[in-house]
Parts: sequence; C-alpha cells; structure tokens
Amino acid sequence: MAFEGSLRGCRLALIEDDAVMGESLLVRLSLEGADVRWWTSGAEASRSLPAFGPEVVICDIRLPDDGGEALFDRLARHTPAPFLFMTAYSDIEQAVRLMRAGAADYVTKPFEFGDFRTRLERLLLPGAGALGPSAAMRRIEAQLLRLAARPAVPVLLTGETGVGKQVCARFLHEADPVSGPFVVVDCAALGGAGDGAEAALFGETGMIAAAAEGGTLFLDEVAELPDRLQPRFLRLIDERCFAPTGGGAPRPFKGRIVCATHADLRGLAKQGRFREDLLFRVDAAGLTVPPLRDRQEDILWLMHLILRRIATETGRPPPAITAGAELLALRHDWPGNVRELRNRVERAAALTEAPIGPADLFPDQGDTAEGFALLADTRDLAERQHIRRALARTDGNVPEAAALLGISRSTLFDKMRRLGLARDGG
Ligand SMILES: Nc1ncnc2c1ncn2[C@@H]1O[C@H](COP(=O)(O)OP(=O)(O)OP(=O)(O)O)[C@@H](O)[C@H]1O
Repeated sequence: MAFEGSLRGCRLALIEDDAVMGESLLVRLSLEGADVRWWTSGAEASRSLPAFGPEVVICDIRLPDDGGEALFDRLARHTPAPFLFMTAYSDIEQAVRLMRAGAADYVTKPFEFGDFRTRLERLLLPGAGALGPSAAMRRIEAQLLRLAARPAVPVLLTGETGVGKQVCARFLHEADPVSGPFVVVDCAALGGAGDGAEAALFGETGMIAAAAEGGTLFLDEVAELPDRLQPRFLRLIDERCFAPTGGGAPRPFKGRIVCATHADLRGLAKQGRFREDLLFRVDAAGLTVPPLRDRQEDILWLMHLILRRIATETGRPPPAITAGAELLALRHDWPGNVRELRNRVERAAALTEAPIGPADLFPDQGDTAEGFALLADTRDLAERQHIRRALARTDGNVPEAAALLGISRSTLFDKMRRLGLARDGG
C-alpha cells in the first residue's frame, strides 16, 4: 500500500553511521514528506537530538561510539518520542532487551522499505494513548486522567463483557500517584459465600482494609452485589469510613471505589433489584466503554500491542500478521470484544511459526477465512486508515484534513460517509 507523501510533515530523527544506509533512508523518508534530521554518532545525537523534538527516533543498534542500549538509556530520558531500532539478525537479543526497556519497535536489516514505513506510521498514530487510538478511548482516557486527582469520587464503568472495564480501572488506579493496592472484588462470587464474604470484605484484614490507604477497590459485576451487603457499601461511600466486622473501632477509608457492570443498573434499580440510593452513589462519574466493533481504529492497534507483549514474554521478535488476517479482523463483529481478540491472537501466535494468516486467526470460520482479500476491500482499508490519520493530525478538522490529503472537502465527506468514519469524527 503506497501512499504518496504518507509521512508528510513528520519530524523524524535518524541515527545511522553507515553513509549509504543513512543517505538512502534520508532520501526515501524525505520523499514521503518527512522532515528528517540525520546524526552519524551517538555522541552527536545526544547533544542536539532532543532539541529537534522528533516524533519518532530511528536508530541503528550498533554505532561506532555507542551501543543501542547505552544510547537509549541516555536519550530516552530527554525525548518522549518512541524509538524504532534497526538491527542485524545477530543483534536480535539486544533488540528484545531494548523492547523490554521500553523501545517501541525494531526492524531487522535488510528490510523492505514498505514494511519499515508501515511500522513508522503505526508509531506516528497521533493520540494512540494507553487505551487505544479511537476517539472513544481517547475521550475515556482523558476523563480517567481528570478523575485520578479525585479519589473520593466513585466511578462506574459500564460496557459489554471483555471491552476492557478492568483495564480502564487499572489505568485510573495507576494514574494516581498516591496508590495503594488494586483490590478486585468479584461481586458475583459473594452471593453464595455467606458470612465468610462479609468478613473477607469488611474484616480487620479484609479487602476494604487493604484498599483503605489510597488503594482502589474494584467491584466487578456490581449488579450482583448481594442485597445484604448493599447498605454497608452505601455507608462506606457516604461516610468514607467502615466499622470492621468483629467490632473494631471505625476506620477511615481513603481509597477509591470503581464499579463495573455489563448490566443496565438503572433498569435494575427501577425493577427494585438494585438499591436506587446506592446506584446514585456509585454512578457519581459514569463512563461507558463501547464494544470493540464500534471502535474499529482500536482493532489493529490492539492486535499489534498483544503481538509485542508476546514478543516480550517469549524473548523473540513479534509474530508477523498478514494483511488478509488484518482485513478479516476489521470485518469481524467481535462479540467477545477485546478478550476475544486477545484469545484469538495468542492462540494463533502459539500455533504457527509463519506470519499469522486469516485461518490462524479465525479457524472457526472455515473456508471464508481463507478467502483472498478483494482489491476494493484492501483499498478501503488503506483509505480508511490514512483518512483517520489526517483527521487525527488536524484534530478532526475536515477542511484541513482534506487539504492535507490533497482532495476536496466534499470528496473527503463522501469518503468518510462511505467508509463509516463520519460517526465519531475519526
Ligand atoms: N485497552 C486495552 N489494552 C490492552 N488490553 C486490553 C484493553 N482492553 C482490554 N484488554 C484485554 O482484554 C481482556 C478483557 O479486558 P477486561 O478484563 O478489562 O474487560 P472487562 O470489560 O472488565 O470484562 P468483564 O466484563 O468480562 O469483566 C483482558 O485480557 C485485557 O488485558
């Protein structure tokens, strides 16, 4: 998929001592429209690279005066840009160590320029925050960051099973610098546990005590919270203190309460199956995590995130994935959401040595998974991804994005409608 000028305006730092390789990358990246600055030694780069403010640092792993690890260690402290390392086969172990230390990606020399550019484009996806590049997840991330400063406000996360409610809760927990432990309470398991559940929760050394000093109490499946426990949680939220079971003195609760549910709590409250007063307390800040099928931009991003995690675990390069498999993933409905995606990718990566193909990812879809991608689908995929990048770069400003893409505003609107990009603005 070749884009004319797909790197237009990107600031790229290149550290490469080999004159031929450096020159060739400088030319090719510049032809793609990038603003490239080239350094030939680690020492030079350390002096002036941070002031250039690159969006990505492309770095040879072996330099005459520096090793990749030492340079990364020194430079990463002064630039927030992701690092893409270029490595020889014999240096793969070092590349994997660098990924563990926080490098974003690496390519093995010799590489095909198209593949290299795709990796760069992925790193350049603007706003691809911790939770995903879709507008919906970026919004949620921003809201969670604001809530991180307000531990006394309970948060309710609603969304289908597997959408990442617990991932969002952990993100919120980790965004707060005063963090105790993250304590998970599976409310669905409390019903049958009798008095034991009450002690496990409210005892002197129970879960609530564990989260009391700046931790997070994550109430998963809060709709299943047994009736008899609901009044005690109401008091915990209202008074920010609890009386330990067994008669100890009341203790302050300085932790954060995050609840998650896939049920319609309001509907349940109307039917008298969940206390309305408790609903109002836990829903002080309600966020809905959309299903994966409604945030297409996240699908490939999540797949590659999972592949990189697999690489870190196995100490081997990230498994490759074919364009056909990516297309099928974009078309799939994902009823099990991100959990399903993770299971499919992990299973495929475990069972195949070759690049992951459609049938590896969707063995349950029989022959259809083997189908060859239609040219029209491939073109739509490329256009959709590139329009999204343009919209993200211009903060959703359609006229500016059209100018960036070299097409008219009305053509861009038509394409956005046809490609289903008009719904959330990109
Ligand atoms: N944004 C994300 N980034 C990385 N991994 C994610 C993300 N969202 C979800 N996952 C992965 O998907 C799986 C399901 O996520 P999680 O447990 O947070 O979902 P959930 O909505 O709490 O599910 P349930 O309702 O079934 O409890 C986990 O393995 C998690 O690691």
